[in-house]
Amino acid sequence: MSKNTIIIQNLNKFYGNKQALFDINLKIEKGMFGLLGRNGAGKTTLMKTLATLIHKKDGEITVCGVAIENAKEIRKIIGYLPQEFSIYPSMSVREAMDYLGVLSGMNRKERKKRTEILLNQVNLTEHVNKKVKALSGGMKRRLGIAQALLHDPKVLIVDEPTAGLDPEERIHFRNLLSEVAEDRIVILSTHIVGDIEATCENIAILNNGRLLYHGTVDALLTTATGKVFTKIANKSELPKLKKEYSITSMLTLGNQTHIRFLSDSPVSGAVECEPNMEDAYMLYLYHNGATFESVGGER
Ligand SMILES: Nc1ncnc2c1ncn2[C@@H]1O[C@H](COP(=O)(O)OP(=O)(O)OP(=O)(O)O)[C@@H](O)[C@H]1O
Repeated sequence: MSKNTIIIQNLNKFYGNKQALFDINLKIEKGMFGLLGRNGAGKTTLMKTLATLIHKKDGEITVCGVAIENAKEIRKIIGYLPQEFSIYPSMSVREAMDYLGVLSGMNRKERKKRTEILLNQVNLTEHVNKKVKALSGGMKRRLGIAQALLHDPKVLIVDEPTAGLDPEERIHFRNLLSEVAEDRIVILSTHIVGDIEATCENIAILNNGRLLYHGTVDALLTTATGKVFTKIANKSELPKLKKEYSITSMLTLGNQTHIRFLSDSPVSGAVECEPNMEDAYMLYLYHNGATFESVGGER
């Protein structure tokens, strides 16, 4: 089992005196795994620790049966696409892939074959001769995936890949990740709830370095059942409603505002509705001590 699993036990990480991760325990299996949390929650720290780019203070991590201390072996197993991805802007797509293959110690035949397969998979075949700097944001991210998969890793880690992409490119990109996850572990870190909802069955939520939730998206949605309501409010009612409830969306039409909000108990004049992932995420944060004003969650 552990051959296809990442196991994290009692992981703590400090930057100087600042503790960034507190006693994290996680088990991650094949498929898409979503890591969700606000800015500063500790997502990048966790991913960089898995990619052996930074070192933990204590705890145990094994990636597909290999202890994290064995960085050389771990790097063969893991492909990593960092938040700020940029490579060789003046090279063409083909040259950049080939060069990275050289750095990974691949022979010429292997490099050619893998580059062809991967550029086809990420839909960049017709752009092989384009300079990296001339690619759109979405194409650059797709090239990022291709380079991270060059050595055919069992695990792909992707840190906030869809920030700044237009909706069409975002959807293409997350579909690509789902395809890649058919035969490996893909960890997707983001604070964009919609990307997780569309692609992941299992997730973890981090907040201030602590693991708040680890389980399925469905189970998280269940925790919000009976706690999400909609109401059409007059302008005069709004200040009171905003004060009393956590509002997750607002749409103003003329004098009336359609609001969606969270409440632990039924509210007179409001209609209960089915929770979405954003509601459930906000409710979970809220019940675990986070505070937020009115409309929350980034899209
Ligand atoms: N090199 C560093 N030195 C000191 N503190 C750091 C360093 N890197 C991160 N931190 C702190 O550790 C905490 C976790 O940061 P991290 O970047 O892991 O969060 P994140 O969830 O990835 O956030 P974001 O969504 O903004 O990228 C934050 O409080 C951050 O300020």
